[in-house]
Amino acid sequence: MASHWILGPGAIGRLLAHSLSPLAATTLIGRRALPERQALTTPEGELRAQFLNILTVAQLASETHEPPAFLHITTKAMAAEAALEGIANAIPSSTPLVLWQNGFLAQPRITQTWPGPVLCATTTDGAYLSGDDSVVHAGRGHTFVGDLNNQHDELAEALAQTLTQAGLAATQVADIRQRLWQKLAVNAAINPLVALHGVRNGELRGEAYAGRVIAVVKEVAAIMLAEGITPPNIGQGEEAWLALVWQVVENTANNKASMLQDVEARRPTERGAILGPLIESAQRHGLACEELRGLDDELATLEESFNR
Ligand SMILES: NC(=O)C1=CN([C@@H]2O[C@H](COP(=O)(O)OP(=O)(O)OC[C@H]3O[C@@H](n4cnc5c(N)ncnc54)[C@H](OP(=O)(O)O)[C@@H]3O)[C@@H](O)[C@H]2O)C=CC1
Ligand SMILES: CC(C)(CO)C(=O)C(=O)O
Repeated sequence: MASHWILGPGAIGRLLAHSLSPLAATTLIGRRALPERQALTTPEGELRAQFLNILTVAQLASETHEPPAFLHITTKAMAAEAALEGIANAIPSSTPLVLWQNGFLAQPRITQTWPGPVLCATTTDGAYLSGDDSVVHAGRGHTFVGDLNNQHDELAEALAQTLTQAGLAATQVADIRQRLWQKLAVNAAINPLVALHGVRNGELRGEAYAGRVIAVVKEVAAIMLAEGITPPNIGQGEEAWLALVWQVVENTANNKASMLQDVEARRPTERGAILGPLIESAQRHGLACEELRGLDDELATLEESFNR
């Protein structure tokens, strides 16, 4: 079975390591040492512990290791390029990468610069860290895998089969760009507002926020049209995007969105990967983006205050 390196031992990285380790040689790589005995709480509440093979970036640089069949990058979007650069000397530049980031920042940049195949994975599985030695798999979802130029369908299919065998249901797709932008659209309508106001997703339905959700979706829908991205469900245009956003708000009403978790932990958010591509696209197509820019500015100001 093909070997896997996972760069970024956070929630998704550890979920992957726990899932792949019983099937294949798997190494989890981080900036700092972590306990090798790691626990996973399943969505059904079962606690499973196993010894994972964990290395630091420094250890990787100082020893010789057989290169992996896949290098998964599971950092936040804004850290992906630097993380890859940090270990690039340890692997051949033909190594297939798998990018797990939300948004659309790391994917086009790394696809353009990395000589080997670059797969993108977008997942609705949910996970969060509960300590240096534990992760919670909060909810089962589905993962779609593909590459932006549709040149590596077989590789994506092989990976999707491995992930599925490992218990993370996955499918190879030929429209990964569509799927990444669809998720980005939903994230842009929900994450910045809940992060700025410190509320759970469901509160967006209330009078205080619903108008702003609608205004954001209006801008997002026009950008999606210009980018050739259609809503995933039946219907077209602004109404379909709005219906999708309200559906996700409903389904995740009790969630603390990832961006709110970052703000509460005073960490940089993924605003650059979510709002950034939308604002850049609006500018390129001469479209309105005052709402999106306003959210981005507010988040930037909030993030600056973390350093004071
Ligand atoms: N969690 C989830 O449920 C989901 C997450 N995603 C996406 O997956 C991506 C990862 O999210 P998540 O796992 O939650 O994030 P986390 O913040 O939990 O994990 C990110 C990890 O990357 C590590 N890291 C940062 N820089 C480097 C580096 N240079 N070298 C090695 N490791 C590094 C961090 O380590 P350190 O401790 O040193 O900072 C941290 O362990 C994000 O883009 C997110 O949007 C998508 C769907 C669901
Ligand atoms: C869909 C949503 C907003 C669910 O919380 C999400 O993906 C996130 O938190 O990043």
